[in-house]
Amino acid sequence: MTIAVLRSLHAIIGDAIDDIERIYVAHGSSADPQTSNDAAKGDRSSLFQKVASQTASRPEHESSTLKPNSQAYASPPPSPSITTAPEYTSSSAPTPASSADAPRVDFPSLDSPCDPTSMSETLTTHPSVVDAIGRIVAAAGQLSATVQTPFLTLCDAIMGYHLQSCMRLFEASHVPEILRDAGRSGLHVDEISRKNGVQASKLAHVLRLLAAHHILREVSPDVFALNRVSSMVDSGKMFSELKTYQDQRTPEMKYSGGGGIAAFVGLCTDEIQKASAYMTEAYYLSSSQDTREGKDPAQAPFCFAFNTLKSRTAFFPWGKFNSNKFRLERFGKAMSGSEGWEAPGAILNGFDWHSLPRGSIVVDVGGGIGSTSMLLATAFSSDASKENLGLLFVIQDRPVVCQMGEKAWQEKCPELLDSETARFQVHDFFTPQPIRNASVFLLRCILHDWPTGFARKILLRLRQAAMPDTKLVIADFILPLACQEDNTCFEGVEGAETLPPPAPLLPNLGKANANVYWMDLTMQVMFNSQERTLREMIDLTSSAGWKIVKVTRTPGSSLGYLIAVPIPLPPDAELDDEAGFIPRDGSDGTTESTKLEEESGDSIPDRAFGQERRYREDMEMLERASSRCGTPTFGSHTRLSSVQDALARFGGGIIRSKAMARSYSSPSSGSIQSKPLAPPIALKPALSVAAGKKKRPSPLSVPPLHSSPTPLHSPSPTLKVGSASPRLVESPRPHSHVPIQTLSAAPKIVPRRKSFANLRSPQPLNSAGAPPLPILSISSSSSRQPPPSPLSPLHPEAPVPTVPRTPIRRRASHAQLTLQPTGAFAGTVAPLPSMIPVPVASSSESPPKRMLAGSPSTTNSLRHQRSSNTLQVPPHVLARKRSGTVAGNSNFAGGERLSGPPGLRGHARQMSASVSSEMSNSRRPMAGNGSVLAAAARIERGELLQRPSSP
Ligand SMILES: C[S@@+](CC[C@H](N)C(=O)[O-])C[C@H]1O[C@@H](n2cnc3c(N)ncnc32)[C@H](O)[C@@H]1O
Repeated sequence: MTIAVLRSLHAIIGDAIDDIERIYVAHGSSADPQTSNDAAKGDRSSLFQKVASQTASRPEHESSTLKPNSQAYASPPPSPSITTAPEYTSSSAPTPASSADAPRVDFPSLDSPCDPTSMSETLTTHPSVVDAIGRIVAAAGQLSATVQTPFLTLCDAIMGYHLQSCMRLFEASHVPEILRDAGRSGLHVDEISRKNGVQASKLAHVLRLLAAHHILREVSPDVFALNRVSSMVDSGKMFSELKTYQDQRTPEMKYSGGGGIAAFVGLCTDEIQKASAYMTEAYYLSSSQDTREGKDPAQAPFCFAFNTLKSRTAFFPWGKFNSNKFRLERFGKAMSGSEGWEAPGAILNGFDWHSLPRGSIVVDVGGGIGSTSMLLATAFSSDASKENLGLLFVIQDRPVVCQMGEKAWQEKCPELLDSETARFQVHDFFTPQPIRNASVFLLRCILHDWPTGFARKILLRLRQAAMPDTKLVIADFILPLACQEDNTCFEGVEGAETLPPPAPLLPNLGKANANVYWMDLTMQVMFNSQERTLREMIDLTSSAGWKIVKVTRTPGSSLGYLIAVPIPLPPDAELDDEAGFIPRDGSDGTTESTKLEEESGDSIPDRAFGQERRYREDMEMLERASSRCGTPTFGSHTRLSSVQDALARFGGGIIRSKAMARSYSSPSSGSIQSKPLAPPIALKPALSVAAGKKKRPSPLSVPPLHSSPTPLHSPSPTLKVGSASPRLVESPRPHSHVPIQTLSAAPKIVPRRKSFANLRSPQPLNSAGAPPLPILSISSSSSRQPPPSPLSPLHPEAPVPTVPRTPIRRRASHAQLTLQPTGAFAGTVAPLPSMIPVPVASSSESPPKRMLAGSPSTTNSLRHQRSSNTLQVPPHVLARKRSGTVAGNSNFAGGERLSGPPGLRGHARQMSASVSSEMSNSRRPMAGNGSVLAAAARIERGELLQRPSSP
């Protein structure tokens, strides 16, 4: 049976290759120079029409029986290719068996750098090719998962993080630019190392891992070249330019004028990867129910990873700090690098714009700088347009974004503003919607930015302002289920049913659709927001008085378009016109911030959980979350041109400048009836963070180029001190726990923590010109203590502590712990201060007990002594931390001799180290000799892992 499945998958791949070949042959056999021209100019639609007509004119039997001609391709051999000449030319390719069948345009080779303007690449976006690629990727993924040894598939899943880490080093140390200069013959790793300063022996292994994943090509031993994938990471800058940026301490310039994909690689492999690593801490182990439920952007896994939980700083307010300038700038550029998720112009088909009466008003809510509206207005409202529907557009956003948008429109299409076809309006979408006669409210890439409570508020505001025939158009990713949908849930939703792919493919096409799931989790770990399934969208909209009636998907676009119409408001939807929606159902009004405050050591001024408190919390959360205003997110068409733009767009929250509000919100067209804006939410005054106060240089601000002769380490951020400029005003975001401070004297520079995350090498080069080995001692001062992890030992037999609750200090991250070259912790691990009881679920063996989250540990050290094939774990296992450090009072003693093939021994050691860590965490005396295998068996039986229940 399984063999039959494999054969079916194989056949699916074969058919899909035939389909692709058909398109390429149809094009290749065309001698129509116009077609080539169209493709060269990127005019896909006209190219595709021609190709479609050519394939259509082919007799059915001929096209369906077209056999792939493996000899016909003027392309390099399949990757990895280490035997052929480095320069691939058609002359070195096999001679086509029949020139009539030979496509002149081949599918792009994996082994050559990507040329997006080439005909070959252009054809990959042909709808039939897109479809066939999806089937191939889905079937190949399923095939490989079916045949691969389960343990090895598991290893891919659990050690895949190395791939991201290697990608980060690859991008950050400018290997793509170095290799681009080297051409297709590649460059020896020693040469790469000489340029970027990364130790050659390390780099070779990193690059080889990428080559093994088809991201690079190892042309000959230790010689690497870019391929179709890695060439995408090339910022387009000369390596010498990058060095100059480095020397000038403006590394973010790497991403200016392009480089969006390089920025995207940097963002994903740095902030997002680290945030993702803390998902379990946030969603499972946190003692705060709110945090576990993930309702507040300021309690997202990101905040755990970057230590912003205590200050309740979500990603964007954090990014505004000068020390994070590089990352903020990179984020902005990364967004333009992720635009490829949306097929250009997909919005034109997302809704039947022709169904609207002439003069209809389209309100682009949170419309950014109006890219989508500009497209629609140009298509349907400009005099030049063939189908002028006379639509009017109002683009609503924050003041600074409206300002930017108006500037952009003045430059690109001033006539649309002059004719009042379109206008910008300052509006906070959590407050009452001023346009009451809209035909369409458009929400593009808005709801996925917000946790469900917030998203509902946005929808309720629109519902409140809707006319009976108003349509709501939501453009967002729609997450497919991995199983067959029960289509009965979608009765009355046109287009909800999708044709299942050919069996035995997964209904969601598995790997081929991985991107939407990556995106979903990215939104979750960074912002506590999410992408949604169609069911979730239906639930969300109906909870706010909207019914989804239609779904449109555009081929080649990951976004779906949902059309909704107004229905009666649910009884629990109460809207406060002054201050936004306050939920009465207790779902997110009754926050557990008390717990959070305790956890983070903040004082609790008012423990009362009354209405007033709920209101205040709601407003504070809204305010924190709203610093995401001006945020272009993945797949969005908002571009940032500079860090100034980024700061302007990311900063400021929803505090409305009165002047701005006046200048933008006054109705300029009689045809658009707009009520005066509701008074702004009363937010706290902007915060000025005094210079020198807990200031940390950016971990990423100046990546090192070790060959650079200039100093590599910026001592500290530039601080403006003194009477003339007493403040370094970095963040206008108010915060209840951070007082406004003015610096009148020289600032006390708080030494920055060392971090692996740091791309800027603090160490001088040694005499050999190479950076020294990393050395770190963990300070024993209380301010440098590695704080306790929420990963608490969960042994059911441990005694219930009676010690008072004290605030838990923040946890150290991997990023903060560096090992001495000896591999031992040098320095003192301070006692863990927390004694917060953590409940554990009952098991059949033991009744539920409340456990210690940490233990008052003594000064300890961990030593892994390794000799060949031998792992020795010391008798005292000391301070518990996350992986990489071990803690607890394990009775484990003695080493476990590992056997097995040499290749597996290192791996086995790692496994046994983590097993011993588990054992240590359990602080349970091990039976017998405490062997690793015994511990592993107990873990497997679930004896050592207890799931904490909700407090
Ligand atoms: C991801 S962008 C989407 C922009 C645009 N809709 C698009 O598809 O390109 C999110 C937009 O929401 C805006 N925004 C965030 N919070 C807002 C608020 N409270 N009121 C109005 N707009 C807001 C941001 O300024 C930003 O332009």
